Amino acid sequence: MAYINIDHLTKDYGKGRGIFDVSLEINKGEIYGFVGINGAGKTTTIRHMMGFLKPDEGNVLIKGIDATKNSAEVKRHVSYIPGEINFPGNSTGEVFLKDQIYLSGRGSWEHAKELSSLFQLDVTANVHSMSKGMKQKTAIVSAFASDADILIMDEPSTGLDPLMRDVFLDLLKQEKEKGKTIFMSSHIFQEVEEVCDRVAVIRQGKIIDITDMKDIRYNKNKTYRMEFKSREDFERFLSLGYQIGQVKAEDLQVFAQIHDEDINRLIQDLKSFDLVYFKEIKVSFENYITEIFKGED
Ligand SMILES: Nc1ncnc2c1ncn2[C@@H]1O[C@H](COP(=O)(O)OP(=O)(O)OP(=O)(O)O)[C@@H](O)[C@H]1O
Repeated sequence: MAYINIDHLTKDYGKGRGIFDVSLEINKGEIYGFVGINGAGKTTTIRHMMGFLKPDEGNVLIKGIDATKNSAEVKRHVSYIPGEINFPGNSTGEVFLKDQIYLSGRGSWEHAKELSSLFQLDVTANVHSMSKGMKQKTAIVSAFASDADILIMDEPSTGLDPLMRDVFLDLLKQEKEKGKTIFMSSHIFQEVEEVCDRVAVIRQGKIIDITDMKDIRYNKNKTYRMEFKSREDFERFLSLGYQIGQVKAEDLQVFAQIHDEDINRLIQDLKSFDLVYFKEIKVSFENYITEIFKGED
């Protein structure tokens, strides 16, 4: 059985808003990305995972525990970063972090201090006077310091600058190495591509795609772009029978789709051509998602 099991989850807010028949299985040790545009249903799904919302239909099991019926029990295993951070009380970051460690019964202040210095977070500041980025860092430090088995995070890198985002992504990779299970929503495709093992795409409350990132990272069907010096070479190449994606005849350019098994043949053939350039076109997760959305329109 999966570590986290979202089974036919539905919350209907009317007028087509909400989430509908959402089913996902997240395995232990995975970093699982959850992607969708604004209003797609990410936060609604995540709130059900934390037991904050009661579904109209379906359920969420976290390590076999029903998230709605046993929300308190689920929280013993999960650290959570909400999409909108509102700290209770009027304390410093340090007091807040110590309280969270005490309340969760997990983790240590030593670890929280290490993480704070990693994120260059001033924990002496009052949580209410913190900037958006500082609040986000405090929530991240709190979630990671409490050393839970499972991390559920709603757009956790929001408000972080690019340098801090890299620090955060490195931390995610380290946590995965330790065997943690991570579920995170995001609308930043590059970060999803960098860290996630699998990604689910939600649109208008429905799951429209689940991708194993290995299929994108190690795709054996590659696209190569090349430009020929002469029209004669350009036309001779087109007659060789390769699978051609796109052709820009006026620029003497060809996009050929070549399986890894055929790369030697291609290189042999190209020896008899005069090329301006030859390069591989990388397929990014962003391109992949764009194609999926096009298909849904
Ligand atoms: N309490 C509510 N009452 C009515 N509609 C709601 C409620 N909460 C969410 N919705 C609607 O459900 C849909 C999904 O919202 P949700 O907040 O889950 O999307 P999201 O993917 O997290 O968006 P964002 O990226 O903007 O945070 C939206 O159309 C939203 O307006």
